[in-house]
Amino acid sequence: MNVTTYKFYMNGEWKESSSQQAIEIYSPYSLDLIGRVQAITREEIDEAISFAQEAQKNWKEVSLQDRAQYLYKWANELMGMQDEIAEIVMKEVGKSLKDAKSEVARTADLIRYTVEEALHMHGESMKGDSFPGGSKSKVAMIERVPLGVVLAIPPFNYPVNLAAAKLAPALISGNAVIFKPATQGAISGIKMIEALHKAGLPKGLVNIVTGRGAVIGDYLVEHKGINMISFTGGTNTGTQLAKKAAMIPLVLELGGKDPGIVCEDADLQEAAKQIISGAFSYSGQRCTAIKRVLVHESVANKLLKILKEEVEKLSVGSPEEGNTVVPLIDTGSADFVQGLIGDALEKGATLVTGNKREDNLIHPTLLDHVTIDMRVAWEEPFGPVLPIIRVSSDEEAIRIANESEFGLQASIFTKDINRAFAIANQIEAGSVQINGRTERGPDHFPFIGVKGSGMGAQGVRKGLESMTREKVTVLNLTK
Ligand SMILES: NC(=O)c1ccc[n+]([C@@H]2O[C@H](COP(=O)([O-])OP(=O)(O)OC[C@H]3O[C@@H](n4cnc5c(N)ncnc54)[C@H](O)[C@@H]3O)[C@@H](O)[C@H]2O)c1
Repeated sequence: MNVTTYKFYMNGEWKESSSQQAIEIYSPYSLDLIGRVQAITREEIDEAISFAQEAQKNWKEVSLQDRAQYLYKWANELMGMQDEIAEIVMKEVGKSLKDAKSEVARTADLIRYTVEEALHMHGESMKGDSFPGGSKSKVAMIERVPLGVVLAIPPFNYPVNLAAAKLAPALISGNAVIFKPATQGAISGIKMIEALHKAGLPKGLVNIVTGRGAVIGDYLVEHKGINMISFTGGTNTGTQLAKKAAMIPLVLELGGKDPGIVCEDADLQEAAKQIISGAFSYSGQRCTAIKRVLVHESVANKLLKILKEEVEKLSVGSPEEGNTVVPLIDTGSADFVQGLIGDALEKGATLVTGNKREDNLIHPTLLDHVTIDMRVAWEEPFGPVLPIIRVSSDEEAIRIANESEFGLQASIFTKDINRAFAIANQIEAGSVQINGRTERGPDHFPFIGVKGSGMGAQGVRKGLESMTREKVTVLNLTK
């Protein structure tokens, strides 16, 4: 089979690295070599950042309407390449073709919405006399200005959408971008930049730097030419990054251990449906997957029965056949999930269904009677295993929910809206879903991780705000 070695993109051109080295990318499910990407050098990173700095000087002067046109073209080009990109996403990160296609469409929608939001954002003005001793003759004009060069680091699981969620707000608000895709996801990222190249974006504004995060990551993060970092990925990587970054704004969207809290008055059928799709779609490789269920013991058996039936209906196998539960991204991840299951079973959890493995494919696994001494009660599996923890009160559910190092989202299932709010008010998480699964979308809602789940916010408007700063110009009138 002919395997392509993809070039990296710098100053509007596709280039081979002077390192003469490439990183091999293997499909997580067929285990075939599907392509190679350049392992670029530190000198090339320096060059890419200088090109970005140079290009940004002109770009920030371009009118918002003109910037918008490039981004609209990008969204159109992406849709023109939808099938081609989706095919790569499927092969590279093992997502079903249907989900990969909808990721591309969702990305085009996100780019357009981001542009429209930016077009309708306005600054403000203030008069001095509202502060004691101030005067009407002082008028402050407050506008948002770009930060400079944004370093965009997305994770593997939504290689197109989570990259564009950084690139689009950065570009429309006048920044340049250094885009470091996840290694597994780099070809998808390159394809996405091909669409941007076709849209005619001025050269130098977006440069894609490929290489192992562990090798070039620190160099990028500590680079003096970077003015802001938008990172989505694991809590360990994000925490290390935050320690290394210089005094620049950071947005970190990290891991989660989202609980699904099921009260005894919940519609169990509906709750089970939401929990199953929340926990197992794309094999649980979603930051907002439901990663533990905290169920009132009086309805636990009933819920378990429905969950078991639903889990056993899930389709399992290759993403090429459109299955829901697919092989995990790599062997290390599958070993990790297997380790969490093994630890729970050793400590007395009950296996309801699952715990079968073929290479990177782990069958959907439901564990009952999970207790707080088990690793799976606290650690993020990023795989298809769902622990059920039985609780005796709302207070106990809240306590276990909050004892987690994470605080991304939580779901509460109950028919009593007052009770839902009483629980939601005490949950330490960025968002709480009442009677629905935990999820990132719709993309214009603010998306926030607290505690180990992150810092700062995404979501269309929040993304734009995070990539700009306020600048105040004060007019001192003489009359
Ligand atoms: N909260 C969110 O919005 C969100 C969304 C999706 C995924 N995630 C989280 O992402 C994780 C899974 O993704 P992953 O396995 O790609 O995460 P990861 O932390 O392994 O990698 C994320 C990115 O960081 C890069 N990287 C690695 N080392 C680096 C370093 N030293 N410096 C700079 N960059 C470095 C990687 O190449 C990749 O691009 C899960 O924990 C998941 O919860 C969070």
